[in-house]
Amino acid sequence: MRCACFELGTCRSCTVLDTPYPQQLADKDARVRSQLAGVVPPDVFREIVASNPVHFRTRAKLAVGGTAAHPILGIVRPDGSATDIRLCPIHNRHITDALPAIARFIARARLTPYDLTTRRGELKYVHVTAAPNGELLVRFVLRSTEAEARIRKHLASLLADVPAIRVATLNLLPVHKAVTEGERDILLTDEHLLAMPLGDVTLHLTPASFFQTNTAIAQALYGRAQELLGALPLPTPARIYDLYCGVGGFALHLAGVDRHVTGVEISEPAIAAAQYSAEVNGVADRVELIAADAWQWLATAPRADLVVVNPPRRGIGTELAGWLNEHAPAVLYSSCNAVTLAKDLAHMPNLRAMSAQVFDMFPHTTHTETLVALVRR
Ligand SMILES: C[S@@+](CC[C@H](N)C(=O)[O-])C[C@H]1O[C@@H](n2cnc3c(N)ncnc32)[C@H](O)[C@@H]1O
Repeated sequence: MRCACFELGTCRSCTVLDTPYPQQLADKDARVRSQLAGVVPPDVFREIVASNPVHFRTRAKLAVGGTAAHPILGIVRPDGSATDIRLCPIHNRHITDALPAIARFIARARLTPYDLTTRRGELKYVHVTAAPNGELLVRFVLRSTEAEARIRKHLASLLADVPAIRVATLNLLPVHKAVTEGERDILLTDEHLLAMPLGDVTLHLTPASFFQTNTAIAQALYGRAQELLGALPLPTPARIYDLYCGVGGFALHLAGVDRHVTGVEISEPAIAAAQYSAEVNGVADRVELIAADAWQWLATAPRADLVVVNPPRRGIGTELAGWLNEHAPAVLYSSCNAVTLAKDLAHMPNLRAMSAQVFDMFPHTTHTETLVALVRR
């Protein structure tokens, strides 16, 4: 894949872009196998799942530089210099198509980009998330509500320019900090959820909820988890826990007539979105969703037949790994960090990996997603 910003050295986010994609896949697969050596036998690995190497990225988080009249959308460095990545070839095409209209809206509403050096200005980031059907969720991350009236005044023109926008928010980030969003979103549209149709299951995103950055690969991951159900020693009916469930990706794909799933997630809005999806998908009687810390909830929960864990990069930690080692008949562990995955699996000696597979959620980088299925020895 050719990228002008990479060739000019103005964007290096795709750290291994100069390695041909087939070689990237081979390198990734080999690295994960070596990171998991000792906890996952080499013969249980399946072939790595490749991504489309272009247009795969579901969510763009663009820093805003330049001026209100001529905004730069992309990368802003501490000295204030900026690179526009509007034509970034990894963004979903619906995102790329919407960015010129979003830039015009910034000019029309006079949203002055935040200046990192003088700490003046308002607009810090624009986040755009695309659903597979092209519908969009847009967040304007601003320092304060100073521009709210102007945003509301001109919003109709943005929605007319980009009718695919379903949800728009003003996210407040008052502090000068190296984060890309604040805690509060002020809703600008009637809709507050973006529907994400993934084959037979439709998930819903809130402005702040986590979602995998590569929707096609997320769908492949949930599909593989469904397939693995057939290979696991599950009773009928089966009780499944989906810990760190986010907006319910695994939970909704694994629920079935004889499979009751409890999803546990720390974010209340994500749980509310998952609950809504359970109702829309007609599985609310088979899915229970709980906003809680995964470990605190699990410590007092009854036994389950299968536990799915999909934690943040830090992994599940020794207590939860110890609980799974003692009590879980089967585990599906989906991890975006093979280092913490290896550590956690080392605390689960009573469980044996029967299948492992790397999913290329993050092409052109060294990041990986790995799904491991474990059963009792
Ligand atoms: C890698 S994401 C997985 C989301 C989901 N399984 C999916 O497929 O999209 C990790 C999730 O863990 C949640 N989380 C972080 N700490 C948590 C905790 N202590 N207990 C429960 N959930 C937590 C995050 O809010 C995030 O939604």
